[in-house]
Amino acid sequence: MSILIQQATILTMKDTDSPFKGDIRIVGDRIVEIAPHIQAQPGDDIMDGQHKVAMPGLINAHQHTPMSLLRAFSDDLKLMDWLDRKMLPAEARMTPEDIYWGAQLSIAEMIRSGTTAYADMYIHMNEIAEAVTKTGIRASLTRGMVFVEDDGGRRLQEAVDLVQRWSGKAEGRITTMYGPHSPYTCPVEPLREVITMAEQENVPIHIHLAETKEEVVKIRERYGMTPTEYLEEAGMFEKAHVLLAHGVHLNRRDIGRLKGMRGGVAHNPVSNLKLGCGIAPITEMIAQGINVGLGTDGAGSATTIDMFEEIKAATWLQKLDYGDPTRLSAREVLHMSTRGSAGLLNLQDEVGVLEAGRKADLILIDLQKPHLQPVHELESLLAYSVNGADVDTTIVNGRVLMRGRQLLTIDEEELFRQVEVRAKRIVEGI
Ligand SMILES: CSC[C@H]1O[C@@H](n2cnc3c(O)ncnc32)[C@H](O)[C@@H]1O
Ligand SMILES: [Zn+2]
Repeated sequence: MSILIQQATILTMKDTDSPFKGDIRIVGDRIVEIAPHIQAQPGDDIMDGQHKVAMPGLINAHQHTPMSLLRAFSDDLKLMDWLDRKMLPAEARMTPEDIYWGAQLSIAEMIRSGTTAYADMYIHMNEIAEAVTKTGIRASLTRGMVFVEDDGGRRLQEAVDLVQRWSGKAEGRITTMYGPHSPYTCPVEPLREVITMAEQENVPIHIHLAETKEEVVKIRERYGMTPTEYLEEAGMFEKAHVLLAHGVHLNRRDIGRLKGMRGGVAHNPVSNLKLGCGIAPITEMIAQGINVGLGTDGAGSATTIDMFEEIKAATWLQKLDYGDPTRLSAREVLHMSTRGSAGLLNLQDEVGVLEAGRKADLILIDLQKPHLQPVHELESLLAYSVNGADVDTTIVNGRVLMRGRQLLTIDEEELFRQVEVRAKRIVEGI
């Protein structure tokens, strides 16, 4: 299997590269050559890249995919009301099959809008792994663990099972993490146990952190420290690669505690805006050398999971918050959504950059649209004007998942039929 993309405008996302016209050759699951002109070989699947941009696929660093079944079901509530009164009761009704179809719905939306890899934290992870296997996307999967109720042991066992059964599966597209849900749902004993497992098995951790002011107050009342100090005291940053979702309410000293950590922070601006959580100080984190990536959170809060919407929200919020339009430039926010997120998923050596030897995870964006002409600064156009519907082609691991906006691994008619019935049943009466 080989693909030759001809005469695209290529944005590699390497530090030193500017966009240039050229060809990309893919053999198997990897990019083998990028050059101004590459000779076609017999059997090449030729793709016309004229008037298109080729760039690394976007990486959604924080998701709860089956929550697409709860899209636009319950909005305009505070986070804890939304979670406790609406999401948790609905989730309690979800069957493993619901999870499978909900995950596929999110994955279809992600492939359509140019996301090639993502990080998921949810329940019934075997079904999500099956959906990932079938659809062809790349994913880091986490069994979310809440330890405030009974039976934390079962959750922990499911987390271990996920890691053992699925790491490296689906042609290597699936990786796994341990997922203690948040400081407010994980008392110190199970938290330390998970950190020890993560260290011993070299498995990363995915956790929510400091999403709301209420969380900060709760953790101070319980433990006399900030949520970030709580995780640091438990040894998390020193012992594991950690994907921290949100990081909205971090003070200067908290940011200092994250310096030198492996992993970093997944910024989810649309979810934070919609739930009224606040604006994460991501430009201060970046200035301190902390890796920051971009995510959407679940469609239950973000409503859409188009990463191009997140890109716009992320950069505009920093400019607004600091009254400074130089904050979080187009290039910086594109870096966050590709290389930054790749680092959070611990895939920094494999994806996030177009380069010979790397995995072939890339997208083609069609520029022949009124809102994408003329092309002065390509990176500005990508950050501020492109939206998910402009993505023409999505390739993951060298396999074409969408071409000319046709999904090739998902039967959307069947998907929509399944989703309609299941979503109605799940929310009835809640
Ligand atoms: C136990 S699996 C993950 C768990 O997280 C919930 N969730 C979704 N969005 C958020 C958010 O913004 N903050 C905290 N928790 C969230 C989801 O409903 C699942 O129950
Ligand atoms: Zn979340």
